[in-house]
Amino acid sequence: MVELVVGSRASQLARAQVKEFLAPLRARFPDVAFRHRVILEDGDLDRKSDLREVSERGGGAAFAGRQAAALLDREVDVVVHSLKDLPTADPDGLLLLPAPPRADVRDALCGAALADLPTGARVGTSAARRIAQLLYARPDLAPERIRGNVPTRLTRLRTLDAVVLAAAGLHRLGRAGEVAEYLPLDRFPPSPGQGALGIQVRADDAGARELLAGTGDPVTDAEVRAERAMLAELHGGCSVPIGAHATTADGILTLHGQLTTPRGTRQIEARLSGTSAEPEKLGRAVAALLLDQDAETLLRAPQFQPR
Ligand SMILES: NCc1[nH]cc(CCC(=O)O)c1CC(=O)O
Repeated sequence: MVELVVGSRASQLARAQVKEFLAPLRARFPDVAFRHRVILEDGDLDRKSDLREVSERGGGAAFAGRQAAALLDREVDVVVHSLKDLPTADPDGLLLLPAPPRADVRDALCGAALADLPTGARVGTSAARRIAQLLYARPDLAPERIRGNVPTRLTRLRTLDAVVLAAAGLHRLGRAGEVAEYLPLDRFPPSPGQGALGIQVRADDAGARELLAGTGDPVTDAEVRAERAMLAELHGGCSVPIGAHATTADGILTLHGQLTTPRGTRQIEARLSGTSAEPEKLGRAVAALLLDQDAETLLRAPQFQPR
């Protein structure tokens, strides 16, 4: 009997993503034994969260490094990540399969809608992009750093006026009912790759690649490749306030890129369409339009430290 061991982090969201990825595969390959193995990351073990903070600034190694090692050591055959948490460059010997169909790409405000938040309202989020976008829209707001997994962040609504979370995570955890407002994509483009799974395998594992060949969605894949190519071109890690959202209509890919200073004082945007056959080219072209608007200066702006 063929066996495929699927790795992921331990969170409820990671488990839900594995289920979502495996459901069609289990139906299609009843003779394959799909097993799930949890791989704890350094960031998961660290309860005081100092490491978590470092890793969020440094591009995610502390959240994906153990998964990569487990793949290379053949403890698992495939890892299911949140694509947006992965650096744009693949580790040596590993590659991403074409992305499966993605979930809702939007950010969601829980607790209250933006227009209903009182002056000076405290809004929880740790993402630099979300803080910058919120302050650009509402300079009066008081962003507060929140950490932990999605359910933990939602508990902060007891003391905060609102929290921002990815709609995809809320939906996957059955918490869509907590959403007060889906933030509009034209003003709040998400993190590159948001809502998509990152399916990582060993580059030389022909068996796994063959078994998983049908799991990608060409539309999602072209969109996230354009978004991530833009991010790579701007040398942005997850600590930089960069939003990117690609959509597809009639085989034409349109990419909206946005860059905001950390305190939300300035914002630049670019939008271009191109063939979905060359998503990276589109991503680089949108990055070039942002760089023409002095993106470099915005990228060098000092970090904002929320409370
Ligand atoms: N960085 C944490 C993270 N990574 C992926 C998701 C949700 C799923 C997704 O955006 O694809 C989240 C939580 C959030 O941003 O609210």
